[in-house]
Amino acid sequence: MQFNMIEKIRQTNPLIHNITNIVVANYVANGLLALGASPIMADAEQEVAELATFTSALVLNIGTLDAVKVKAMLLAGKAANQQGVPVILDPVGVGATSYRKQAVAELLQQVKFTAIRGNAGEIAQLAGVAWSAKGVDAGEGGADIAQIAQQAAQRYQCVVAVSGEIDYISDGKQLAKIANGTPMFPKITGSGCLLGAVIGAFLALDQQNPFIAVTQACTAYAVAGEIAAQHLQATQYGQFYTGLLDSLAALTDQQVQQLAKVTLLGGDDE
Ligand SMILES: Nc1ncnc2c1ncn2[C@@H]1O[C@H](COP(=O)(O)OP(=O)(O)O)[C@@H](O)[C@H]1O
Ligand SMILES: Cc1ncsc1CCOP(=O)(O)O
Ligand SMILES: [Mg+2]
Repeated sequence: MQFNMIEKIRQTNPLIHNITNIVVANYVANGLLALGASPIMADAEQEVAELATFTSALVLNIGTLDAVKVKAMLLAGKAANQQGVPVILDPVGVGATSYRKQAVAELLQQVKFTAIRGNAGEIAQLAGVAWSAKGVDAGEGGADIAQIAQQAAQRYQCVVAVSGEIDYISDGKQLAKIANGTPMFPKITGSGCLLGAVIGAFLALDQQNPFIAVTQACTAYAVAGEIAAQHLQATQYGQFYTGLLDSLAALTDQQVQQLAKVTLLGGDDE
């Protein structure tokens, strides 16, 4: 795979609209800036549809959802669909409560998503596979994560990224396995949410081949984390939190090309 999208993101500086949670909003905005994209965080139902007329991607993250936010997400998502703006869903902690399940079901029914990004617990819930998630964290499960990604992609007709020690990306047919990353990632809050926004920035650049765009986004992000953790001790979570931003800002396509551990399976040529 040829990695060439980071330079393009820096050249075009796509504007990414995020309706996200109160825990991570600032970190996600800083992460998008570091990557070379431009964030706007906006939740008001009075403005979210208008934003779709000039933004390049929309990221809906249900981490701290409420009725007002879900209404804004539905308005924003439908407007983005009308304008041809790619929409990404981050179903944070979807298995934790019936309210989250119901809200995500409504979003999936009314909005066409280009990609869904979640950890194994979240995507297993969407795929209807048994898994023991722990709040917003992945938790434990015995099911085959590649299969979960594939099933969810087929069910929702979009690209699905399951993040974790290994990331699995599927469009229902093709499958990518990414073995990059660092165990520091789950030690800071917001690293999954920022990945959802980074996927938004990559999809803003390439809607023609969303499977490739999402695979490149997940690889670049995991490599950035790997570089950030290189000289850290295992407990330096705070350094990793800021170091990940520095690493995203300095990341090059050449670095990703050199360090990528991606396996592609399936598709037409197999
Ligand atoms: N044990 C791990 N080893 C290496 N990378 C990991 C590990 N766990 C998560 N990651 C990476 O962390 C990033 C965020 O994913 P994740 O922690 O799964 O999200 P979430 O915060 O939603 O649970 C991804 O790039 C993923 O590849
Ligand atoms: C802790 C927490 N609680 C509700 S949203 C949230 C942030 C989750 O962030 P991430 O999934 O990126 O770790
Ligand atoms: Mg996390």
